Amino acid sequence: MSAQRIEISELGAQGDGIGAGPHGATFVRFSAPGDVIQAAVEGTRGTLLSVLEPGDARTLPPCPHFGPDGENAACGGCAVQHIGRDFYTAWKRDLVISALKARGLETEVAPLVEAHPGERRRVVFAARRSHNGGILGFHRAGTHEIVDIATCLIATPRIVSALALLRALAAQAAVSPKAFQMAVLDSQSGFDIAFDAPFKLADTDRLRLVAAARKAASVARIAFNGEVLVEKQPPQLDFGGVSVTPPPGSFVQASARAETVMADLVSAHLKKAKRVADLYAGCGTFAARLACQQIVHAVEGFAPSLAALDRAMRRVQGFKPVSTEARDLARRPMMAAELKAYQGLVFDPPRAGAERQAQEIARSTVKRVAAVSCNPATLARDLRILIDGGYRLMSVTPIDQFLWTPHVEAVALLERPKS
Ligand SMILES: C[S@@+](CC[C@H](N)C(=O)[O-])C[C@H]1O[C@@H](n2cnc3c(N)ncnc32)[C@H](O)[C@@H]1O
Repeated sequence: MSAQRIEISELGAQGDGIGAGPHGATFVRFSAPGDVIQAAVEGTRGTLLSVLEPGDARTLPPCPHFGPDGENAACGGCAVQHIGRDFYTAWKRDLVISALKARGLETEVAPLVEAHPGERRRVVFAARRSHNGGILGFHRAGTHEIVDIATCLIATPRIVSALALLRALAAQAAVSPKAFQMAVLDSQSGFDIAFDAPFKLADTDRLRLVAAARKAASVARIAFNGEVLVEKQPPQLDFGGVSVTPPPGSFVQASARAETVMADLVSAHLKKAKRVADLYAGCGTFAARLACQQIVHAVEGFAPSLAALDRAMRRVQGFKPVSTEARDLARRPMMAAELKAYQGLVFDPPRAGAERQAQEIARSTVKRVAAVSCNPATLARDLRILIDGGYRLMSVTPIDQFLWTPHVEAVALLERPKS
């Protein structure tokens, strides 16, 4: 390892600054474009030693846990708090533009819908036992070490003010030295906490955790490895007037505001369709809202999420029917012939995208399609398939749901021109 002076020229896709080092392009975490830095270099990776001259893109990170000098060492929850707002928003939007370009899609991309501190309602913490209780926080970047946090600027204020309680609950569950995950959803009726651990709870540990949860007024439900231990009241999320109780630990959009932006774009685009298919529907983020005006068929691989949607739709009045179908769309995509029944379609797959499903949509007669994605690379691949199948790309909107991370969502709207 050798100490090198490096001029940082750009910000990479994972949020590392990139500059020319002795072995070519060198990636240095916590460096910013325009910085001149001193870094300990090993191969193509550098560790920031000092910033000799700060670049224009650099700003003061607002969180005390961020960066190589952060309290309790560098928290890995955020990657780019040291990048100023203008540069940051341009970089995030550019992640989408570059992915589209790589597939030959030179389309106009809307300005980034920005995220704000305090918006993340679902946070997955890392936790483990410590000599005096529990440690709760995020992994230090690139390590298994968990940084114990006293605050968090991305989480909702309710989650932040409950950090001591959450740490105490984590300590009750930490019956093995092994690290585990604790997903916390700040639902409208209280915290929905799902432990995902590589160990089991003995009966006595379970009773202790249940007793601690019962005492905590802000806790709605606790589940351990999928088993519900306590449900004082059902956790609830509002999807456009439909109150849904998601299954423990299931997928929900991490920020309510980002979810509303995405759902509004989808609903406006599909509003003229009489029947809509919602593929990769989860608990019905889009389906429930669309059912205000349209007949919806929601298809999803995780059956408990669909059961949650079914239960929620049975409780409301004045909505159009929502049918549900549990189906593995990667193995058994909805075929073009099946899609004949629908004039509108939204698909929102996991990071791997929906290649086979996109091939079927490309052969279908569906008039309007909304593609929602958390991975610009697979979105671009799937859009290419749809465009080659005759669809016209009308707009792409990047949405920042994960502030200060390299993750970006996008909603692409397509139309099949009249032939
Ligand atoms: C990005 S989430 C979107 C969920 C929902 N649209 C929302 O906004 O909350 C992707 C969803 O796809 C589901 N999923 C993952 N793989 C699948 C597959 N092979 N077939 C069907 N659904 C799948 C997951 O369970 C998850 O609910």
